[in-house]
Amino acid sequence: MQIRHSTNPKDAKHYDTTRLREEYLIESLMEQDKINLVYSQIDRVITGGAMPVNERLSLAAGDALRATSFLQRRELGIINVGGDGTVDVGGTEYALGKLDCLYVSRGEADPVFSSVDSANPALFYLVSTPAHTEYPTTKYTQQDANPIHLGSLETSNKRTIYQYIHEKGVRSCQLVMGLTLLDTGSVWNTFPAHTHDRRMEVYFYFNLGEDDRVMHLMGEPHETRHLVVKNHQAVLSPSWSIHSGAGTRNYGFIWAMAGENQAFDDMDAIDLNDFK
Ligand SMILES: O=C[C@H](O)[C@@H](O)CC(=O)C(=O)O
Ligand SMILES: [Zn+2]
Repeated sequence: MQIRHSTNPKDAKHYDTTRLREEYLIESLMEQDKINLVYSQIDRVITGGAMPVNERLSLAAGDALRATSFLQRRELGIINVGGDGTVDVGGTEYALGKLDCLYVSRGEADPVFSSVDSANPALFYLVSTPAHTEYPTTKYTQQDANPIHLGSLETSNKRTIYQYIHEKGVRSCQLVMGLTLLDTGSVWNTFPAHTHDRRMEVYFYFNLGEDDRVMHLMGEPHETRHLVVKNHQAVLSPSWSIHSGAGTRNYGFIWAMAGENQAFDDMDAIDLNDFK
């Protein structure tokens, strides 16, 4: 498990491209028959990917957590962005197709990931946060989520937000998680941009081709920077940073938040006159 520290906007504005990518971009999540995990000290969020092809992969606590199991003090959100797969939690098998989600409660046994067809492997994207109590382990699908339609084709940002783990969906201690799908011809996400000082956020981009890129915007609203992001890469966004972007085509992204509150609408929209 890679460990990353928190950063300060006064320092971050001096970072060059390499340093920005080291701190905020997670380049490699999905690797054959591996679980890759990044522990960020920003709200202690763990971001990961599990890609079982020929093996079953177990999510173990490892040395960094000093815990008896991964979920001893944590909760976990899983969304599959690949082929059909299963997650075994304490002997119960959950079948997860593309864009299906599983919330796993604090206190559960180490989840075990597998693919149904090694020629079309599952790609499990993982976000875990510290948890103070237990909420039921629950499967949730895109059909279960209440779609929120935003943007327009004229402004190249027509998209639908699907909220999975949140106050009116699957309940959790602090994790808020879901995904956004852009319509064909729309490339902009989360514009006008916002911050939410009470929560950090992680974005994970998917449905991009090999030669596509997203220009992800980050930084304080008056001091923006960009990261060039590929398919299946994630970006850590501290509370002080915007998180927005434009792609070379339409795409999807999974967003996940952790922190002080779970109120999805508790955002501060950026006044475009202050946006630099
Ligand atoms: O705080 C909320 C998150 O940034 C995302 O849900 C925004 C988003 O998916 C979008 O505008 O498309
Ligand atoms: Zn946000």
